[in-house]
Amino acid sequence: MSRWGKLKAIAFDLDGTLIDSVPDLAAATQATLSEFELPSCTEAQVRSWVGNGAEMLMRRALSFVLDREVEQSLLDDVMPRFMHHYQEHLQRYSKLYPNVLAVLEELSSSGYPLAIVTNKPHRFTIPLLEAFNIDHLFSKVLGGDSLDRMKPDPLPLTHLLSHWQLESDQLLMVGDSKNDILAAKAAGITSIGLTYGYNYGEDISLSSPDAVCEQFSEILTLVNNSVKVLEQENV
Ligand SMILES: O=C(O)COP(=O)(O)O
Ligand SMILES: [Mg+2]
Repeated sequence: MSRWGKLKAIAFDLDGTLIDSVPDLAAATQATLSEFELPSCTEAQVRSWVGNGAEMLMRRALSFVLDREVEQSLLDDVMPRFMHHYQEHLQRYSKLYPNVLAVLEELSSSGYPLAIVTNKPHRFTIPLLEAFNIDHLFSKVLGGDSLDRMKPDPLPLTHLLSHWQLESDQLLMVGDSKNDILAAKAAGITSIGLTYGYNYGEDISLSSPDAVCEQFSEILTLVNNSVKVLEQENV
């Protein structure tokens, strides 16, 4: 049986995979820099800094505008203000990518348990899922601060495997960043890399996921074909 035929559950990354969240992350970053009377940054720069959670985003922003390594004490002062501004801007400009709702609904009604595995702090993840009315489709939601380590560490994915009592080849990770693919490989699970997300401006195929998709709806073709293969094998 191909690795696609063994899948029983699917984990999704959030930023750059389900939701184009950079416009609001950029607004919050710019509002924070302005409050500390620092030079600003562009949305395109923020797009290339997303991927390792909120604190790393602000660390990269501060390091760029100050042109030096950032001391932890400055970051500790700035982070509460970033968290405040992002809370205000969570969903002002962010959008679901095309076909996300329909594809998630179809996968869920086909019986796949679905999870979110994001590096975004958990306190922002749930309200964002609720705001786009997709929260009910996920039976498990892991934020970047839900466990001791975030992607690219495999911990959130190995946690899911034991939570759902699955073998590693039964879980699929869908994401836009090399962190998603590295975590999937380290956990021994199948991965799909999406080309339209953030990934620090790098081509996701350089991380060698098991498949690369240009659009979210292509996931359905891969997973559905595996269902057909299974049905044929059972005849
Ligand atoms: O918050 C981030 O930096 C990235 O979040 P993601 O893991 O959902 O892409
Ligand atoms: Mg992402």
